[in-house]
Amino acid sequence: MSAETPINVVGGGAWGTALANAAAGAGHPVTLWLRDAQAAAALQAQRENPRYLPGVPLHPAIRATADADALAGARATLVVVPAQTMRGVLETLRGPLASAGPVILCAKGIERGSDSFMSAVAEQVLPPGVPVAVLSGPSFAADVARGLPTAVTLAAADAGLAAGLSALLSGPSFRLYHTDDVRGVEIGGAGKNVLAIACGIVVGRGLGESARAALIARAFAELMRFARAFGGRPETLMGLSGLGDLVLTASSPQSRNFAFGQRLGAGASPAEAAGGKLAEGAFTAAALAGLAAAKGLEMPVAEAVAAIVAGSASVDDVIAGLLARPLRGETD
Ligand SMILES: NC(=O)C1=CN([C@@H]2O[C@H](COP(=O)(O)OP(=O)(O)OC[C@H]3O[C@@H](n4cnc5c(N)ncnc54)[C@H](O)[C@@H]3O)[C@@H](O)[C@H]2O)C=CC1
Ligand SMILES: O=C(CO)COP(=O)(O)O
Repeated sequence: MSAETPINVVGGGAWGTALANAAAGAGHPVTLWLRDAQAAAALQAQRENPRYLPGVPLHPAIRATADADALAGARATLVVVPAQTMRGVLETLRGPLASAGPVILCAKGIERGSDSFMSAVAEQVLPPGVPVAVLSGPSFAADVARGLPTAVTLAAADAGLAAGLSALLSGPSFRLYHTDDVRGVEIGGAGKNVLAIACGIVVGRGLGESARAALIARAFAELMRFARAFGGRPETLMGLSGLGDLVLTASSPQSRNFAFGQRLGAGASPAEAAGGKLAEGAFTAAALAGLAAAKGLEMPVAEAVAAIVAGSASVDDVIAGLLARPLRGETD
């Protein structure tokens, strides 16, 4: 396969555009696929994505298109759409993705209804034999798109594939570490969004920085319990895609999940708090809490977020409930 063989990016939102810039910066021609032909033509002509990444020039090596056939024959395909749309997008593109290299899933979430992780969705939908990988870690699209230093994790069941894809996509300031712990990486990415909403609520309610730090630590303990029960390795959760991303997302109003929580904490309803922006944790909260409950795992923070988002509990009731929980050993 020649250096001229493109990398595909499916999805022209903030993260898709940023990853297209990163892949182009790593020296590859990039085909950036959008579902909407007008949006693809505008991006191709304007060389900027003003809705999702204003002020960031599109790398000259990126070609934006809505032609699904243009995806065939690529070296690898990054799929960068919201988790709840992943199944539909993969179904639509199933034909060209049969010959578009390994499929790298970049969404952070669990599918509602089926309670499936993204790799399980992909394995159900993609043609047999298409390798699946997952990319996740602490990385704001705006930082990556501007070429600021960022490190993320790429996971594939085949360790050689994970190492190869990491080398392929790493660039001067975008570093990919690799692992074969796909489930561990998926749990970190999906779970941190839910827990970051909780941290936003605490800050939005004016409970202070000490409360936020306590919540990050207790939320991380929940995530570790979940990972142990669902086949993720603790050391993966301690890394970039777990603790690294939880700390980033729970500390910055730049995070849509944190900002969503902050608005909930300040008194907005879930619909008002979303404000038209994607907060993946709002969709994943119920699935995360439901999966945990089915195994008898305690995840009080995730349950609290699920209840607030569903409108079945108020912020104040949830906070009172969390503070009234029985004291226990810290590592029990
Ligand atoms: N923005 C960020 O900094 C990061 C985002 N992510 C993850 O990447 C995923 C995507 O997030 P963003 O790009 O930020 O969201 P976004 O809201 O900026 O963009 C979503 C894009 O997906 C497209 N889309 C929605 N439904 C679609 C469908 N059915 N078919 C085709 N395209 C569809 C939208 O048109 C839009 O272009 C999420 O799971 C998010 O958690 C991960 C790391 C960083
Ligand atoms: O995943 C992200 C950073 O790693 C982006 O976070 P938000 O989706 O909360 O903006």
